[in-house]
Amino acid sequence: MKGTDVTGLTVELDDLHRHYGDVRALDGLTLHLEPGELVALLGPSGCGKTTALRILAGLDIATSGEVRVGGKDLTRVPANKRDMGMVFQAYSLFPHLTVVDNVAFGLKLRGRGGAERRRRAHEMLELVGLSEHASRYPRQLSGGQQQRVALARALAIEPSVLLLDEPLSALDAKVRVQLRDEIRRIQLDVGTTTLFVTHDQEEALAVADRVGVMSDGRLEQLATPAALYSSPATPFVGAFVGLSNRIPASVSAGTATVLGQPIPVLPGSAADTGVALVRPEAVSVAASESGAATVVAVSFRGPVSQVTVDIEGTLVIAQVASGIALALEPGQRVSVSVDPAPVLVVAD
Ligand SMILES: Nc1ncnc2c1ncn2[C@@H]1O[C@H](COP(=O)(O)OP(=O)(O)OP(=O)(O)O)[C@@H](O)[C@H]1O
Repeated sequence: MKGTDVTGLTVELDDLHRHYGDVRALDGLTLHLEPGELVALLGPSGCGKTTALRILAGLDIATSGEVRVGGKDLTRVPANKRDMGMVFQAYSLFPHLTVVDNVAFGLKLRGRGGAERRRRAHEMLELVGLSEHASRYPRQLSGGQQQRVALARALAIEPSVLLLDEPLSALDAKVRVQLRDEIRRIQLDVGTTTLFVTHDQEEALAVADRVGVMSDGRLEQLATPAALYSSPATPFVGAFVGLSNRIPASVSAGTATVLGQPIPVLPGSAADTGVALVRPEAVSVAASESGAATVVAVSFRGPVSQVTVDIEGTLVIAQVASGIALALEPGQRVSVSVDPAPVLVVAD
């Protein structure tokens, strides 16, 4: 079922600053979302993600900078005139209203008639798979179901933008993954431009068209999950997204020498020596009497396992097929090689 006929609008945050006394919560944040796009804003605690979302929502006002949606300047437009749907971490449903009345609430505020409200609310409940729970109260639902109601309520008003602030944080791991995938399915279905704030990288990479990584109130990189992972633009992104080994490297003419192997470097790399950020899955190990490395530990992780090796004092983690990993033992000599995919080399 198609939830609405909304065609997504562009969202533009331009050079946003937000100062709280000496704290620069936002320090020149520029972020543009394409129509219908889901962008996840990812970053460590305190980097300014929530501040950015609140300013887009109109719940906070930027010290300077501009907010535009569909090309229209909303910088000074109050929150209740911005037409945005929001879902927060805490289930913010009205406890004394049934599920269907919760979903219809925003439509009532907008003066829609009873029949239209009911039709639309039931449509939204169908979209999130909760039709059969329409007459329950929030306390009679699980946490995951309550967040689905919150999502249905946010979408019922056909918002121009959907804002999700850590909507899955309060849920247990399994429900998180289910609801994450469901949010994405529904977002693709309704086509609403969406900003999804999270501190969970796996969540951001799994759900978004593009991920914006923030640090200290600024955007470090905005890229597709695959590009972010394979081509981090800054040392911060390289270290923050995914697990990376730090292997000493020397750089010359765009090529790094890592464990004796030539590997192309990504733009933004250090010019001479530093450490290469190498993904565990780019490292291979093979049993070899004459190998330069020693196995330190083997850790079973399902179909692929982790092997930690010591190469002349540097500990390196390799992610390898469990069939290979489980044949290795601590103390065993191994040879190590690195996949020649480009790496970022950062200052040590
Ligand atoms: N109302 C406020 N008054 C003073 N400082 C604030 C206020 N709101 C946010 N800050 C500060 O601004 C910075 C950014 O906060 P923000 O909540 O946007 O970060 P965040 O990335 O969402 O973090 P988290 O993941 O922990 O929620 C932090 O240093 C925070 O302490």
